Amino acid sequence: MRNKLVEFKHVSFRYGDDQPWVLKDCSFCIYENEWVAIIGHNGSGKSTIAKLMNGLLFPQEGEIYINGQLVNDTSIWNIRKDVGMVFQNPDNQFVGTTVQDDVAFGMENRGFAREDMLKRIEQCLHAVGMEAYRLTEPHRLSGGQKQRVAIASVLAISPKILILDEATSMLDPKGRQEILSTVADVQQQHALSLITITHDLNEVTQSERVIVMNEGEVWNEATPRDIFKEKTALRKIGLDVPFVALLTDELREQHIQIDNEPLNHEELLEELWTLHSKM
Ligand SMILES: Nc1ncnc2c1ncn2[C@@H]1O[C@H](COP(=O)(O)OP(=O)(O)OP(=O)(O)O)[C@@H](O)[C@H]1O
Repeated sequence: MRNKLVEFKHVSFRYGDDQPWVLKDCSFCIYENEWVAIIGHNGSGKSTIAKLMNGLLFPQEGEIYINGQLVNDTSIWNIRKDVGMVFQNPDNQFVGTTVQDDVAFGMENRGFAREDMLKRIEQCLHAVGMEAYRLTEPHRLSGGQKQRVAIASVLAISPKILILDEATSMLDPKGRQEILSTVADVQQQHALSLITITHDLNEVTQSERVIVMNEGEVWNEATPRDIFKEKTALRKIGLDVPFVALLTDELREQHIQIDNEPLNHEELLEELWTLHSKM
């Protein structure tokens, strides 16, 4: 049985006593070393969930446990060692004048020894393929490179959970895929739980499990393959479905009997190839 790293128990949250509830009775778990995508229409409460996970916000009702510790005023400093976050806009995340200063910043705040810091800077920049840029000024980097450095800065403090909140949304498709591949490698190497909050369907299909939010409630949680079977229901709650899933349905309407649910072009081609070889 895998360790629960994140546990939401009947969590409800609103931004003020006179404000509407943004999260309503949400319960879910995220386990060690898994990649979970959180999706949902705009305003469904995804970023609020991320902020609750590292104690930037506290719920009015229910409880949140991170690595077994209840998130509250007294535990947040411990919690923040376990939860690293990377946001949408890389420009808002830089504090150092060089890439290596930036990676060092979080460690300096946590009192890491200098020797250890130098080793970690090297390891983390290497993990995201940015070791050649350690003396570069962050503003000279491309959007994708900035996000890599932001990920390295978070990795340097050895989190158990890495949250990417729309962290690839400002990048072009190639930049997005590069970051995702980097993050998937890093997740395996560091045995992290990875939580990606995203509108990008390609990103969702690469995760192991998906939590779908709708109007502040957990609407469903399942593998991407099972989630994207529910095409009509997903569209009803304002979510897109991958092109390959739609194409598969179109082909079925043309009496091409595809048995499985392909998630990407390669899988669809494989299905078609199998059908062709049976003819
Ligand atoms: N600081 C705030 N004060 C008041 N209301 C807020 C605040 N931040 C978010 N909200 C509201 O809470 C709701 C949920 O917002 P949240 O950012 O969690 O949604 P989201 O699913 O991440 O949306 P998006 O996909 O657009 O980023 C929205 O109605 C939003 O307007």
